[in-house]
Amino acid sequence: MAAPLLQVSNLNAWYGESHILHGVDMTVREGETITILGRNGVGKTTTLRTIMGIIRERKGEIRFNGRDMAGVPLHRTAHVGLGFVPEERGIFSTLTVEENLMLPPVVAEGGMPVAEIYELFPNLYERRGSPGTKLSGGEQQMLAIARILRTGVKLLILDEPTEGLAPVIVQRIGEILKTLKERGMTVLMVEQNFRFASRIADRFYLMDHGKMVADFPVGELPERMDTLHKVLGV
Ligand SMILES: Nc1ncnc2c1ncn2[C@@H]1O[C@H](COP(=O)(O)OP(=O)(O)OP(=O)(O)O)[C@@H](O)[C@H]1O
Repeated sequence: MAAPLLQVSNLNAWYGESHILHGVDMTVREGETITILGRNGVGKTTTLRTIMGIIRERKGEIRFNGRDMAGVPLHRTAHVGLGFVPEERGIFSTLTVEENLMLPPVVAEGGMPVAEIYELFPNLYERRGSPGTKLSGGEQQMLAIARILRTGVKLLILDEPTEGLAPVIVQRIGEILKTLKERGMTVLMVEQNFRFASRIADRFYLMDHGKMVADFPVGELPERMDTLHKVLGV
């Protein structure tokens, strides 16, 4: 089995007085694609934001690539190898596609060269001179993923990558994530689109009330459906 790239142990997190994460345990191994499932408000986004160091009120341990993240300030998380695509995507509307693409600094060798990125995302190549405001939701999501690939990070963290996108775009994003997986990228994502997630994830974490309540490989999905219906209410 591949070595753990990310190991989260007994993670607790707070927004002011609100205690949101209640002891999250999770392991992501090199090369895996992991999906966190759970109802609205159970703490999925908070888990990602705490791993990224955006939420500082936390207890417990986050180890990435063997390193304790406790002492790593927010502005260094990318340099350590963590890349985050937030739900709101963060595309700068006044910059062009290419300027957005080139914005994050390269933090490690092994990032995807721009020519390869444009091969993988031909629509971004076509629109490289367009301002961010002119992009569709799907193009913004692709650009948000693309610019992280350039930086050479080892773990790609995605918050609801398919939210609000048309089925054909969702399918395209699925193909891109599969290609990245074949190239050895490790992916951790939160995703409400269960059908999409079940096509690309190797393993799932099921979250409820601020902690992980189940963890299973994609092959066990059929026998886990009862639990999923109960916890997800679908
Ligand atoms: N900035 C904030 N300040 C205070 N409470 C917050 C903040 N952001 C989220 N919360 C609360 O934290 C809890 C967990 O939210 P979180 O966004 O992590 O859930 P989620 O599982 O990702 O659900 P969703 O899919 O709705 O985003 C919710 O009760 C939410 O209201």
